Amino acid sequence: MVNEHYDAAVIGMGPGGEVAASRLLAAGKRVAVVERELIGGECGYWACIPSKTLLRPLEAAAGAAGAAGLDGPQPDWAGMRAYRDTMIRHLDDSAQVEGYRSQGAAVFTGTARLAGRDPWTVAVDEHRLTADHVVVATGSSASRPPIAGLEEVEVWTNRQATTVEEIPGRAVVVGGSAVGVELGQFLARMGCSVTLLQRGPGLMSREEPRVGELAAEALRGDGVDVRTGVVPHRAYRRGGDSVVVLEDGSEAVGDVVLLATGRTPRLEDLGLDRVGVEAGPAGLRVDERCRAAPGLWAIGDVTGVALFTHVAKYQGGVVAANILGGDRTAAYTGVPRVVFADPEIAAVGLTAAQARDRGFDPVSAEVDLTEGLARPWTFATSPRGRAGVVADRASRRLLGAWAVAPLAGEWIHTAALAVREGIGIDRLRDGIFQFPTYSEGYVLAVEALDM
Ligand SMILES: Cc1cc2nc3c(=O)[nH]c(=O)nc-3n(C[C@H](O)[C@H](O)[C@H](O)COP(=O)(O)OP(=O)(O)OC[C@H]3O[C@@H](n4cnc5c(N)ncnc54)[C@H](O)[C@@H]3O)c2cc1C
Ligand SMILES: NC(=O)c1ccc[n+]([C@@H]2O[C@H](COP(=O)([O-])OP(=O)(O)OC[C@H]3O[C@@H](n4cnc5c(N)ncnc54)[C@H](O)[C@@H]3O)[C@@H](O)[C@H]2O)c1
Repeated sequence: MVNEHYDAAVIGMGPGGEVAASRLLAAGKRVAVVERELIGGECGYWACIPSKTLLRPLEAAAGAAGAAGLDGPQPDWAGMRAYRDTMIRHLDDSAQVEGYRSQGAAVFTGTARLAGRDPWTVAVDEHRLTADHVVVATGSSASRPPIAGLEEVEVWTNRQATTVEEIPGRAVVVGGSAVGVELGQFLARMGCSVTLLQRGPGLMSREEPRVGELAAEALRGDGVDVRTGVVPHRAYRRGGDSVVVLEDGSEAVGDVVLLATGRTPRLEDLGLDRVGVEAGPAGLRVDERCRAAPGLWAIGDVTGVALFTHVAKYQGGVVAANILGGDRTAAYTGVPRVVFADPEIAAVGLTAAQARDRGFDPVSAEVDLTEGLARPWTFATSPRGRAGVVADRASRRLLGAWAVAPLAGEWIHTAALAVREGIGIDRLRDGIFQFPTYSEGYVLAVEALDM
């Protein structure tokens, strides 16, 4: 039994927990970190890193096939898989554990539970530790949609999909936003026959409807059977088949059913009720300083604020600054949202409908980048790419932007900066962008606004 006191205990060492712990350690604080699986979290082993690693060679192969005078290279699954395994460290975090120990952290392996407050007490198996501050950074798990009989069929989440050894012949993907689009495209490009079932009217349900249309067009181009406006209702096994029955009675058949229907905050093992802290349906509620209760902080997916690694890392920085005596508030305007499909799908800020709901008078414009720019034509022989902007008529400020185009995940940051900093449309119209780049598309889009 260990019973030690720390300045801070960090529960969950995904990207959010890692930033908080590292900054506190660098400032000389006594820090305990608790991780029950692998330091690096979902992102490092089963989410961002393997998915981007697996998508990249397929994007490069398609890019080479579309560039003038190149014979497209063929993806080599054994090579892709081996590099994916390197990138996910063969699911081994011993170097990370040693790294944190060498920085002075006490590293506990196990599930942490809040066992008391005043002082905050954290239990990990037989260990009890107390701390002035506790940072909850426990992330999220794949949600299970209410489909009767799911337990009968071969169900995958992001975990099985990103660590896949043999590509299945057929997959039914349930859910058509970030996870469904990225992993659906990956499987399809690897030769799997993919049926994607999306409940709402379009893909990418939180983005402009146009973005969803373009995402569906891209997936259909890869042979995905995209079915929108459907409700998966029941699942059953028929021989080796995993069958999903829709509310209209039609069926989708696969070897596996991949769940891509959102995330559930990991709160169940924390014992929040024992310490009198209540969580909401989206996660552990925090104030603008990421504080859940005096001395209790929360960051990343478990807060439900915005489920991205960059947001978890940002919040980790905010919390560390506050624990170190600062008074830092988090601001979420202008957070970029990128889906690493081919072409990349990137967005920032508000959609026109969201802007209207918030009382703005939105003006939108969409441009075909292949019509007004040179870069798409120097990039590929059959180029594609579209971008859109939303501005507020009264303040003449940019409220949001999106692009479905090569490298959009890089050049969306110009718009992200403009939205975050409130740069006016007239300033943007006066901008000078490198020729020939996709970034010039902003000038086109902003000029196309009727204001
Ligand atoms: C397929 C997929 C692809 C994605 N791609 C991207 C991307 O490209 N870019 C992006 O920004 N975001 C991406 N995301 C989202 C991203 O993975 C998450 O936003 C990010 O991992 C959140 O980080 P976190 O630190 O909050 O939690 P996590 O990464 O989930 O880490 C939480 C950690 O806490 C540990 N833990 C949980 N409970 C306890 C406990 N009681 N005791 C001890 N330890 C505990 C867990 O084991 C885990 O290691 C993707 C998600 C998925 C599913
Ligand atoms: N590149 C990235 O940054 C990246 C990549 C993957 C995931 N993520 C993050 O991870 C989180 C989870 O992503 P996600 O795509 O799983 O969830 P999501 O919540 O973004 O989308 C889930 C989708 O599934 C649909 N859906 C829900 N229930 C359904 C049902 N029963 N049948 C059919 N469709 C259903 C919803 O309409 C929605 O479009 C997101 O917040 C996302 O930001 C980020």
